Amino acid sequence: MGKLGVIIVAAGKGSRMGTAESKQYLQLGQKPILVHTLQLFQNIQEVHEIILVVGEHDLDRCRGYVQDYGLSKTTHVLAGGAERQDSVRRGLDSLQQGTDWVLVHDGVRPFVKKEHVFDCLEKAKEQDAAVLAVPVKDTIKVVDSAKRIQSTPDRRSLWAIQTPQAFRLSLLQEAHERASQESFIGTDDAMLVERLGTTVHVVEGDYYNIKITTPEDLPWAEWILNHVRGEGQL
Ligand SMILES: Nc1ccn([C@@H]2O[C@H](COP(=O)(O)OP(=O)(O)OP(=O)(O)O)[C@@H](O)[C@H]2O)c(=O)n1
Ligand SMILES: C[C@](O)(CO)[C@H](O)COP(=O)(O)O
Repeated sequence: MGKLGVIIVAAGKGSRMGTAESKQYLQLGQKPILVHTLQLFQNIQEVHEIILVVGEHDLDRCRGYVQDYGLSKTTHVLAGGAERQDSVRRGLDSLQQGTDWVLVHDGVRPFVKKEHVFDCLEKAKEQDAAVLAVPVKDTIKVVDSAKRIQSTPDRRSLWAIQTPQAFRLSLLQEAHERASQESFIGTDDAMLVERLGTTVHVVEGDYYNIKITTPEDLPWAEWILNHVRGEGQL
């Protein structure tokens, strides 16, 4: 079956949140946002190891989380790079021998449902590459730099892409290698795999799997924690 590794990327600056403390370290209920995310994957039996990628200055703090919260599957805490893609690449380079499958997940998505993680992984095991996503609810326009609408894509074909994103490890390694050779930077891992000409499958998740990005996401995150997911019930 092969081992399953998880890369949690949390080396971003959180500039859109605008808080003094990077958003992944903000308190959500009883714990920092990042700890919620790590505990979620810690509690998935199929996960062999978790590689945590963080900012250079946060290595000690995160190693402390590993101790304090008993995150025994977090085998490495590494410094990330300038772009999310660089952080994922560093994580890929640290996965243990014998890993065949990898999940890449944002440290600031603490509400993914376990059932959806399994659905995504199962699809990847059938098809090599799968990502969680939800259909978009708004009408999306393509707008130019002068704020003029250029076109309106058919909403039925638009999905908002989330994480985790699940891949056969060798495929994701090849995708990162190619992107690096061609100096391509993408905003998610699926983009890099798509560039190889490989089909990436979408698995429907839910709208609670938010990426905590801007200040208005914080009260929404508290609400999800208190009314939908509940501490320890993710
Ligand atoms: N160089 C980077 C940039 C982002 N990330 C991580 O990728 C995830 C998704 O990125 P995003 O929400 O954009 O986080 P930030 O880059 O921190 O946010 P911003 O763009 O507002 O600065 C986050 O968990 C973030 O920490 C990372 O590991 N390394
Ligand atoms: C990977 C991701 O979360 C999928 O929605 C997203 O692309 C990260 O993008 P960001 O620009 O780093 O927020």
